[in-house]
Amino acid sequence: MTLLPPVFDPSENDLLDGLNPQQKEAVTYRGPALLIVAGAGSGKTRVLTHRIAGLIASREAWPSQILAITFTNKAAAEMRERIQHIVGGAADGMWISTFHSACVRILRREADKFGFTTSFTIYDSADSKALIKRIVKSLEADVLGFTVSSVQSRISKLKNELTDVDGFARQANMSDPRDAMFLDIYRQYTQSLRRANAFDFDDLISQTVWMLRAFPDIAAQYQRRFRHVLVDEYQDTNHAQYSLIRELTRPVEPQHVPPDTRMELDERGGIPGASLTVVGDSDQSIYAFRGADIRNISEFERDFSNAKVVLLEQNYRSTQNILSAANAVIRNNFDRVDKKLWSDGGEGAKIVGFTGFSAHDEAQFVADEIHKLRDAGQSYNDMAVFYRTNAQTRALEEIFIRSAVPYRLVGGTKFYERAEIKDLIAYLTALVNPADEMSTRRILNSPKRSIGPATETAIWDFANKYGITFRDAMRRAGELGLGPKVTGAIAQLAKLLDDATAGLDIDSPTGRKTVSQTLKTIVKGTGYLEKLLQTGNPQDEARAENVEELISVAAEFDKNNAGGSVIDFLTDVALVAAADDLIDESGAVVLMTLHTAKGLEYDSVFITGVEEELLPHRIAADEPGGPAEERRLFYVGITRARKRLHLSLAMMRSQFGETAASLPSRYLQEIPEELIEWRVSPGAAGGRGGYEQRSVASARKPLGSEGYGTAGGYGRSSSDAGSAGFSSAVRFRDSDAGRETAPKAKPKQKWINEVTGQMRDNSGMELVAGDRISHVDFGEGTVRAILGSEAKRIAEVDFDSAGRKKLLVKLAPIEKLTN
Ligand SMILES: Nc1ncnc2c1ncn2[C@@H]1O[C@H](COP(=O)(O)OP(=O)(O)OP(=O)(O)O)[C@@H](O)[C@H]1O
Ligand SMILES: [Mg+2]
Repeated sequence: MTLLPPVFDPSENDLLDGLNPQQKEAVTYRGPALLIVAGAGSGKTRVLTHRIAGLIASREAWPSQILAITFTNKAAAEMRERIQHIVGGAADGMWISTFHSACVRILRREADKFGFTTSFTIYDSADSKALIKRIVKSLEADVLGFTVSSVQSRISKLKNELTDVDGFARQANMSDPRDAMFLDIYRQYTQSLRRANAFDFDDLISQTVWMLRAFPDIAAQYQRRFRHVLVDEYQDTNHAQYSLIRELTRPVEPQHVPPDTRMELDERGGIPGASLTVVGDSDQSIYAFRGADIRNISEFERDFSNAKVVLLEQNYRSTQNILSAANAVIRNNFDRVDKKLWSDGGEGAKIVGFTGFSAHDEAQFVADEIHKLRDAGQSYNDMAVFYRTNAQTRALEEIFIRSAVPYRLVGGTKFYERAEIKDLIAYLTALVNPADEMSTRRILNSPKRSIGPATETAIWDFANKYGITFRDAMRRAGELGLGPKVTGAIAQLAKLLDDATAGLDIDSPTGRKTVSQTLKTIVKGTGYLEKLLQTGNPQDEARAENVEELISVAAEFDKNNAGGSVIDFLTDVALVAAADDLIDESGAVVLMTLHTAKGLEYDSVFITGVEEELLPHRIAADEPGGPAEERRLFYVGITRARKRLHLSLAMMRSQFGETAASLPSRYLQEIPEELIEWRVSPGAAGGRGGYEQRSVASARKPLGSEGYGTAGGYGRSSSDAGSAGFSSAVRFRDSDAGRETAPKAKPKQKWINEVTGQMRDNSGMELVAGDRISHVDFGEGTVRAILGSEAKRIAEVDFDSAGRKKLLVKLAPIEKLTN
């Protein structure tokens, strides 16, 4: 018998050290199927990690036989790191990835078996939107009420249910013009993707499932390979993802068993299916809108026979106060199994509640609290700010910049969604996938080279006439019958692309260019950066910085992936999930949506905008199951906090271009009053008439009191839902009450000049301790100290009435007072 190479060999105790009995059972159980269901912070992910490490350490499985699915790439990286920590380099060959990344890996190997090439492009949401837009326009589908986003979400839903074009055709009512039109759109969309050799995000999973089902011999390769499949956050799997797991864990049929196999065979001569472990919490299911199906959890035992179920009940993450609040909120969802989640982490600090007058007021509270926590020794990395919608970030960002809070935005205006980045990515895509005509069309006139829509059409018509690709038609610019200037521009671009493509060839005389070299060739050849820098427009300067940033991203990629190709780079880029922007070392507070926060944990958490219309979101509020799903989202947010939780709201909020009064979220009143300590706006202190302890509920009845209790059956009568919950809870300044309907901000010296779009710049202001300054919002104060230097100069100021604040001198709306 040959021994396996030595791997890290911890005594069993190391792996099980510190785990509670249920956790130990979950780590050591061996059998075909294991389901771990438990509330937030009970160690589900930790158990999964230790289970994998245990399989490797005990030599029950090679790393290559393990497939672990996590919810984000960040979670995958974290899990890999934790496993490496336990078993060392043995973890290298293991597939730990998201559903999407695992499917890309499979498709990159197999796509050529069904009509794609392995250099396929991945369309992100914005790409598919652009394609749908074109189709909707050409079919004039808007006449029938189709919008781009409604089409996009419907297609996505169908794909998540594994309903392809033919499947839809079978279920559609073709005498209904809307169904007929949608079928047309869906078909054209699918054909366009295929022609472009591209998959959209949902395709990655549905096409993999389809491929595994259509090619049993290929499926058998993966079924033989993966002996252990483990899935985190199982409550958020949709039908396509569920089907993928089913296909991968099926037993291998006898005819697909190689004669020389050393694997144990079942009685039929086949190989038993992989062992499957899933962990999840139905209270954290927040992706129903993307087709996630909680039933995947509740029906696990039926679907996977002999499944063992383990329950975990101790929460190791949060203090009891935070946990009690979470339990109190989620208890209002009916149709759930109540869990007895407890913590021995002590009561901990009270939850802090805050009601600001405006979103800026709210943001200022968050910034001030962050500074306080930081002064008390907490690092920025351990703090996170959550919100329901990306639009909320604007106020937070403005205030954070002004108040010198270092922050990182996760998701939202994602780096890779910016026009200039998409342009350069389109250039790279055009190089490796010339069939992707969308990319080539995108870059035709960017940067501007006077190739307008008419010229684009001319190239397109020429390509169709001769049955050649768009790129081929560009190469024959001289035959298009266009003016000399335009002809020259097209020819020049075609040559640039061809030269750059040649540079990717391993056999090219100069050797294969790296990704960053290729990118630089493009940036230089097109004059992309130069043109941005020439305009003098500050926005273009920011764009130029982004271009440079992308070049550094590519350089970093080259460094970490010796020999990595442009395709590898593009795959990476396409898969950068929202949470992946997180780099913890940066020492910055992270800002992210509640959805992105799943699975993560922070010492201090701020949940902002805890208001009706935002949480529950107005779209969800009227949908069946919507308010319950939004409550789960709130539950997810609360349970991210280890030690401190802040819940805040604003009385007035601008949304959709209008400023309107907002109401406290119905979920706030579900938290027992004694767990929350409410604060009032500090800006109102001194000289402003003070506060009156007055409840919002008595001024305006929260929505929760009208009908929701009865309609939703959440067990609260309409009488106790309103005033009682809020009477001492949510307060606002009486002096502001008159401004509710017509909020008029006092004339402000804006930190961004609206006319020029130029940022305020106080770089030249010489400030020293003792100087008196005046601030637009905080009034007058005395500079206490100056920290940092140049652009990062921070003034610590004791304001006469607003207390101590830190301000970024360069951008803060301040003036130096001469005395
Ligand atoms: N037995 C234990 N002893 C000490 N700490 C533990 C134990 N089990 C888990 N933890 C810690 O508790 C925290 C929560 O664990 P983990 O993230 O695995 O929970 P989870 O159930 O996956 O939560 P979520 O539902 O939010 O994903 C982590 O910091 C983890 O290291
Ligand atoms: Mg987890």
